[in-house]
Amino acid sequence: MNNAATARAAAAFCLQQVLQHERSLNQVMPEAQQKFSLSAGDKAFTQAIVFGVLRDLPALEWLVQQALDKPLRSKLRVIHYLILVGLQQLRSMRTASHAAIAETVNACALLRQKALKGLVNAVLRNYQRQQESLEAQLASLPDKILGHPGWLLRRLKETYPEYWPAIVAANNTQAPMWLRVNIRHHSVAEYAHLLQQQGLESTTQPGLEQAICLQHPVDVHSLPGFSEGWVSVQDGAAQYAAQLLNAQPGERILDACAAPGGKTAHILERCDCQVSALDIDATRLTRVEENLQRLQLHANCQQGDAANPDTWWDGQQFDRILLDAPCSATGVIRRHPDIKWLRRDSDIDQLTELQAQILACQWQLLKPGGTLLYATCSVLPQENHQQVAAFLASHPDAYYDPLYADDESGWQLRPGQNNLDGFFYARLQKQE
Ligand SMILES: C[S@@+](CC[C@H](N)C(=O)[O-])C[C@H]1O[C@@H](n2cnc3c(N)ncnc32)[C@H](O)[C@@H]1O
Repeated sequence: MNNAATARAAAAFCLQQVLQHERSLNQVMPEAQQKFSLSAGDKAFTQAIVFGVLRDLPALEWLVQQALDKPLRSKLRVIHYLILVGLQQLRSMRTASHAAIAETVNACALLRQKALKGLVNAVLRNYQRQQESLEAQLASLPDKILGHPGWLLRRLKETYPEYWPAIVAANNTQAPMWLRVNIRHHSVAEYAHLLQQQGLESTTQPGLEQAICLQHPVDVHSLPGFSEGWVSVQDGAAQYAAQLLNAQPGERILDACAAPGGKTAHILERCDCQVSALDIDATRLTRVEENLQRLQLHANCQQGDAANPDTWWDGQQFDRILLDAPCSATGVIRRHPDIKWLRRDSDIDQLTELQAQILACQWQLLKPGGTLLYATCSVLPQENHQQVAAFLASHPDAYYDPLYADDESGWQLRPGQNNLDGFFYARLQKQE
């Protein structure tokens, strides 16, 4: 099999699965790896193309529209996605254009559409010839070049009149690789030194106790002691969760939406407490177990619905609860650009309702005097500040524990701010 063409064919397959069949890239990438027998290098290249297309989708779609009189019929649709793959390489990747065109054309055969080679070749060469004038036209079409669906752009503009351009830019940029040092093995300074010995430059950030940001992303297996559990990959913003929860030795802790277990493990790295890790999704829960095994940590992993404790709760209240709620994930688009095209405006109301239900239910499981940390990786106020304000208004036994001066209903981190993902935290205390 021709390797260079394989990555292009795999990218077209992934894009069709995400954009036409509305499947998450997390599910689709492993399938593509198997289906096309991708090497590690091909996988990285495929992912780079797919991420690029998802970031710039409206502009790329506009370019296809200029080239084709009518859309490709549904049976040939995979070739539409292959054209996006070709255009993405010509516009934004370092691949030499003759190789980009030749290998994209060759990918038609791998996708069983040999007859469309001529069409793909013609569209890509046509773009190449008219690149300057097409790009000039695109530059005057803001809704095409911002790379976001209209509903999300509207919500961002409403909520962040000052910051929305920075948020959009951060969402369209590759995220840095953040690590969490397992302080049961090394201090952050010791681990940074180990990285330096491997030629890996990194920085730390005040306020983040275990975090290191790598200057350049690397494969996890080239990190010192990864298999031995010395370090994990986790964005710095997500590392505030365990810090703000601040579990104490011996306490009973519930991580109510735990999978894949990044925060469960962080809580356990910080102190010897009894953690129950709950998730509704049994498959995702196995990831928690695998992560804990690598880190040589232990939690009581339970499959169950956080909004229906009758099926899994033993009746003993918890000292602290981390509720990392299911959310729109609009704070982590730079890591998951498929989110922009999979989410719908109408999802937000449904998610807000689900979060309110889980939050009210979890509150019953908290001891008087206990702490509940509500977290999301969303940037939308309905899921964040408004959610917490509504909860406080309807729960007289809850009071708000500020995370900074003047904080009344939560701390919103914006994507890209301090090089971090977008996250939201609010700490609620239950009256004694
Ligand atoms: C934002 S992710 C959690 C990430 C995790 N805390 C970590 O740091 O690795 C949200 C999780 O909530 C789970 N979930 C969704 N609805 C749930 C429910 N009703 N009860 C329990 N878990 C739920 C999802 O399966 C998903 O794993």
